[in-house]
Amino acid sequence: MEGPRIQVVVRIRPLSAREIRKNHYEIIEVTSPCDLVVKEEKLKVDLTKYLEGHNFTFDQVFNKETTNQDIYLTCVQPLISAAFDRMKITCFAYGQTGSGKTYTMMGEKTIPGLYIMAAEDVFKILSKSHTSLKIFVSFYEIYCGKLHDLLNERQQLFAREDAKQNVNIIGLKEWSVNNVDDIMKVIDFGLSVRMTGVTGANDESSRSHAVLQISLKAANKLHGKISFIDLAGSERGADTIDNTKQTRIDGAEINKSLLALKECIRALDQEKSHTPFRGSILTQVLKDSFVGRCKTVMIANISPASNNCEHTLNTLRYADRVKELKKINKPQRREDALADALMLPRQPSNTVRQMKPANSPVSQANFVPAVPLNHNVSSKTPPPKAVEKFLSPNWMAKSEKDLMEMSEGHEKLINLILTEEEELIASHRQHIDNMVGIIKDEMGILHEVDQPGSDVDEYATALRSMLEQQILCITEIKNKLENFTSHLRTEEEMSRKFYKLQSEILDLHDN
Ligand SMILES: Nc1ncnc2c1ncn2[C@@H]1O[C@H](COP(=O)(O)OP(=O)(O)OP(=O)(O)O)[C@@H](O)[C@H]1O
Repeated sequence: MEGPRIQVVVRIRPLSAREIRKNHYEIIEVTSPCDLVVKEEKLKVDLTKYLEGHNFTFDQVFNKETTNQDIYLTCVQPLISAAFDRMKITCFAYGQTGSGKTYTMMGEKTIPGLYIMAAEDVFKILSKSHTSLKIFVSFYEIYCGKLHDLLNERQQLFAREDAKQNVNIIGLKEWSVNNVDDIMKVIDFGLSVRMTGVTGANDESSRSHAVLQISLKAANKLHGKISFIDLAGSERGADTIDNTKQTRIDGAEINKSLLALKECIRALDQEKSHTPFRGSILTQVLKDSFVGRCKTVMIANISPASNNCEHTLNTLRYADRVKELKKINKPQRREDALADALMLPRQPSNTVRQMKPANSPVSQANFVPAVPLNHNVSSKTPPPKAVEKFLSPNWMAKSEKDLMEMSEGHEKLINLILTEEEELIASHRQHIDNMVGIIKDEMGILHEVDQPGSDVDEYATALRSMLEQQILCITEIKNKLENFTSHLRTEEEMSRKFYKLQSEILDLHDN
C-alpha cells in the first residue's frame, strides 16, 4: 500500500484577540517542518522563573500562518483518490476546546474547511472517471455515549454488529447528493441541528464527537468511504473531577472514547490482527476505519497561548502516543507506564521535573482515570469487588500500583453505571407500557361493575390482582432505581477518595 497508513500532524492556531488582550503570549516554536518545542514557564524552589522546553516530532507541523487549504492539500487531498480505490479514509481533528478543530474541519464564512474541499474533489473525480458511483452523506453526533442522527431530528440511533461482524448504525439517514451544493446544504443542515439541538449550548457541543461520512457506492454497495470526525474537546475527559455526577460520567465517557481511539489507531499503525474497537461507541461505529484497507490522518489542534500550556502538552502527548510505538519497541519507563494508565502528563525524557508550586492545578487538571478497554459489564454485575476494598475507611494507598488498581476499579464502576443507566431508562419505558395495560384493564372492570347485575366478588378479586401487579411493577423499577443511585453514591465517594490519594502520591513524587 502506498504512503503511510497513519499520519499525525499538528496545527497551531494564531493567538486570539482575547488572548493578546489578556497578555497571554506564544509558547510554541516550530523548529522544522516536523518539529516543535513547547516552552513551559516553571518556578524554581526560590520562586524564580525559568523555561522548560518540551520537544516533539510529528509527520508535519503546521504553524499559525497555515491555511485550511494548505492542510487539505498536504494531508487530505492525497487520500481522496484512495477512497475511489475502495479505501476507507478517516480524518480526525483532536484538541482542547477552542484550539481550532471546527475551524479546520468546517471552516468559517469565507474560509472553506476540509469537508467542503474534500467534497469538491470527490465530485471532480466522480465526473472524470467514476461516473457510475453514487455519493451519500450521513452526519451524526456521539454525545454521552449515545448516537444522534443530525440529519433526522437528532433521533437516537443504535449500533449493531451483524453476523459478518460489520457494525451498522440502524436507521441512520443517508442523503443522496449530486453535487457540492447538495453536500453543503446537508452539512449546513446537520450543523444547524447540532447547534440548536438538546446539546446545542457551546459548552456541550464541545462534549460531543461529530461524524460526517461521505460514502461512495456502486449499485448500493459500499465502494469507499471518507469520514471526518470533529472530536469532543480533549480536556473534557478530565471533567471526571467536576463535582456534578453527570459531568463526571460524561467526562469518563469522552475519556474512554479518546483512549479507545488511540488504541485503535495504534493497532492500525502496528498492523495488529486485533483492533480493540469495542472499547467505545466512537471506535465501534468507526470500526471499518480501523480494519482492512484504510488510511487515517489525525490533526492535533493546539493553541499557542501560555495559559493553555498544560492542555497543549496533553494534546501533543496524546498525539505522540498515537504513533509513538511505530518508532521503536523501547521498554516503557515505569513512570510512563503509570502516566499512561492514569492519563497523566508524561515527563519527556529530555527534561527534569522540577518542584511543583504549591496548589498547582497540574496534578488535578490532567488526571483522567484509565479505562480498561474491552470488558463487558452486565447490569447484574455487582459493583466490582475492588471498589468495596478501596472504600473501606482503613484502606490507604501504599504504592502507585494501588492507585492504578483503584483507577481501574473506578472505571469498572463507571461502565457499570453507564450500562445501568441505559437499562433503567429502558425498564422505565417498559414500566409505563405495563402500567398503561393494567390501567386499561382496571377501566374495563370498572365499566363491568357499573353494569346492572354485575358480580362484585369477581370485581374485588380482579381489582386485587391488578393492584398486586402494579405493586410488583413499581417494586421492580424501584429496586433498579435504588441499585443505580447507590452505585452513583459509591462512585462519588470513590472519586473523592481517589483524587485525594492521587494528589498525595503526586506530591510525594514531586518532593
Ligand atoms: N487557524 C486559525 N486561524 C484563525 N482563527 C482560528 C484558527 N483556528 C481557530 N481559530 C479561531 O479560534 C476560535 C476557536 O476555534 P474552534 O471553534 O474551531 O475551536 P474548537 O477546537 O472547534 O472548539 P470546540 O471544541 O469548542 O468546538 C474560533 O473563533 C476560530 O475562528
